[in-house]
Amino acid sequence: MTTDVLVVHGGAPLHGEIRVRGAKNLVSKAMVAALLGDGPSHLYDVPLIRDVEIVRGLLELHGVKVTDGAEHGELVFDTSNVERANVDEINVHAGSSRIPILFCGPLLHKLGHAFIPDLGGCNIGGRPIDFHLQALREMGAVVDKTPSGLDITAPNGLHGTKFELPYPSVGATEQVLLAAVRAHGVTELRNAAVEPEIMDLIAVLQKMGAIIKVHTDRVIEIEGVSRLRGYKHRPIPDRIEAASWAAAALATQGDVYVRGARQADMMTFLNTYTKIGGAFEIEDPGPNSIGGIRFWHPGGELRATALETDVHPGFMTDWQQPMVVALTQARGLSIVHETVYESRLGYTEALNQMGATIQVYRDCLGGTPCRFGRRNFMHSAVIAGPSKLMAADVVIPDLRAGFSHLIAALAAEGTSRVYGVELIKRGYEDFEAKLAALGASVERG
Ligand SMILES: CC(=O)N[C@H]1[C@@H](OP(=O)(O)OP(=O)(O)OC[C@H]2O[C@@H](n3ccc(=O)[nH]c3=O)[C@H](O)[C@@H]2O)O[C@H](CO)[C@@H](O)[C@@H]1O
Ligand SMILES: C=C(OP(=O)(O)O)C(=O)O
Repeated sequence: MTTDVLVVHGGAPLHGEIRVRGAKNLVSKAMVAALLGDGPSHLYDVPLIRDVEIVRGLLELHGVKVTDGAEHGELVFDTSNVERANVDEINVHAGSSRIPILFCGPLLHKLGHAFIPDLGGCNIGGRPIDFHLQALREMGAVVDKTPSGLDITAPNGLHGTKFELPYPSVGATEQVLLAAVRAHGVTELRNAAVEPEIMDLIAVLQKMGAIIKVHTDRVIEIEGVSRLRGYKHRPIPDRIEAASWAAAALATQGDVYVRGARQADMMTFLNTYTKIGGAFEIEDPGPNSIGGIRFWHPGGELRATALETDVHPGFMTDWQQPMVVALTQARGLSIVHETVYESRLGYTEALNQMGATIQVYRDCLGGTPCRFGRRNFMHSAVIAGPSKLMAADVVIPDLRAGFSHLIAALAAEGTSRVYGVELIKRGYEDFEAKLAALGASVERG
C-alpha cells in the first residue's frame, strides 16, 4: 500500500523530457459527449488521471461500454445500451469531480432523466452551478434538488433558447453546448467562454454532426439536430500540465522539454514566461514528431511581474499557482490579481512557511477591478523575491496548489514531506514517474 506522502529531497534542478497527453479539461467532456452519439466514439491520447476514471465509472453505470482501443491511450465508447443508473451507485462518485453536472443534456436526450450527484473539484471558491441550472431550465428542464443530488427531467424535451451568461463560465458554456446540440431549434449563447478546450469540444461535437457557429464577441449559435453519430478525436494537449512543468523548470533553475505542448494554446503563458526571464524554444510538430516546447532557466536573475488571471485569452487561473512559485525566485515585487476564483490564494501560506514572502490582499491589485473587489475575498497577492526556499512539511489543499507545493519542495534545500499527493493524480498523469525522469529525488514516505 502506498502512503499519501511524498518525501522530496530538494535543491536540484529538474532536467530532462516528459510528455503531456490530452487535456484534462477536454478529455473528460469529450467522454461525456460520447453519450450523445448513436454509434461508437474513439478518443485518443487519454491520460490516466483520476477525473478520467471517475467519468469512465459514471458512463459505465449508465450502460456505456468503455474499452481500451488498439492504440495506447485510446478509449472506445459503445453507447448502444444507455440506461438509467442506480442512484446509490452514482453517489459513490459524489464530491469527486465537477464533470457529473455535464451529464445533464446528454442524459436528458437519451433517457429523459438525469440524476446528478453532489459535485467535487478543487476547493478554490464557492463554485456555484446557478448558470448551468438557469440555462437548462430555460431550455425546458425541470430541476428538483433532493438531499442526495439533483433530479432533472425534461417533460417536453429540451428546446433552443437565447441565453446570456453573467460571466463567461467554462462549465456553463459546455453545459449549453451539450444540451443544445440535440435540442429542438436554435440556441444562442451570449458571453460564452472560448477557452481552447471549449473550441476542441465544439470540434468533437461537429464531428458528431452538430451545427455550431462561433461568432465574434463570445456569441455561440447552436442549431439542434435530431441525431448525432460517434466521433474519432485526438484531443488538444494539456496546457495546464505543460505550464506546470515549465514553472517547475524555472523555480528549480532547470531545463525541461515538454513533448506534446502546443504553442497556440499557451501564448499568454509564454509572454509572461519571457517577461520574467524564462527561456523557451518551440518545436513544431513534424512528420516524425508531435513537437513540444523546451522550457529552461537561462541563468541570472528572474524579473518580477504583474499578472491578472482571466478567462481566455487571458492568463489562465490554473497556471497561477505553479507560476507563483517561480515568482518567489524573481527580483522585486510581483503582483498577482486572481479574478476567476475568489479563494485561490490560500496555498500561499504553505509557501511562506517554506521561506517565501507573499502577502495577500482583499483589494483588486490589478489594472481591472473584478467581481471580488468589495466582497472581502483575499484575491490579490504581492510576492517579494527572490526568497531562498527551505524544506518543510506541507499539506496539499487542491490540485494546482498541490503541484505548486511540490515545485516549492523541489526548489527548496533539504527534505520536505508533502502530504496528500494523491490529489495531484486528479490532473497529472504519472507525475512520480515524470519526476524521476527529470532527475528529482523523491520517494513515498
Ligand atoms: C473541469 C474543468 O474544466 N475545470 C476548469 C473549468 O472549471 P469550471 O467550469 O468549474 O469554471 P467556470 O469557468 O465555470 O468558473 C468561472 C467562474 O464562474 C463562476 N460560476 C460558474 C458557473 C456558475 O454556474 N456560476 C458561477 O458563478 C465560478 O464560481 C467562477 O468564479 O474552468 C476553470 C476556469 O478556466 C478552470 O479553472 C477549471 O480547471
Ligand atoms: C480547478 C481545476 O479543476 P476542476 O474544475 O476539475 O476542479 C483545475 O484543473 O485546476
